[in-house]
Amino acid sequence: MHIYFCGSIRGGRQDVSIYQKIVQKLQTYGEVLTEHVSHSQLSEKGEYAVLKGDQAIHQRDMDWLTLSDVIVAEVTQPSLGVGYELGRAVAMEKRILCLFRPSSERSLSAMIRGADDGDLVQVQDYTEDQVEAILEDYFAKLSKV
Ligand SMILES: O=c1[nH]c(=O)n([C@H]2C[C@H](O)[C@@H](COP(=O)(O)O)O2)cc1CO
Repeated sequence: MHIYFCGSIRGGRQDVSIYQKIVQKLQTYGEVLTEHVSHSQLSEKGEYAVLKGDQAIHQRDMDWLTLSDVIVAEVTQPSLGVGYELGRAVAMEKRILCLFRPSSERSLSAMIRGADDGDLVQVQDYTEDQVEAILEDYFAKLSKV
């Protein structure tokens, strides 16, 4: 299974340790195409220096999104890029799980929470200690569809 993980990069790297925990768990279910999002060495500057600029990042990520079977997004730290990826993924009718931590005291955008249709797009509130169990439950159900 190809899994596309979305998390904030230029939107701020405060939650990188949680991204790591999620990606490690996702790797037990398949190949995480965007593993780099969870790398602690990746700064708010993004991969600009590594790749041939933003156009190359966008093209590669759109190719990966097209290839992916499921998208898991940590949406607590607001990120334009994550919002864009989710909009494109919805348009592609992909299966999407968004994870949000209410303990952040942020209010999740209506354009994300309101996209939950109880089927293809699911938005789940969670606390950090619940994240592995939530993913286990999600992927167990996924294997039955
Ligand atoms: O260097 C990058 N590499 C990359 O893969 N992305 C993608 C993956 C992330 O899920 C998302 C983060 O967007 P943003 O940088 O706007 O927070 O965009 C984003 C950047 C920088 O914007």
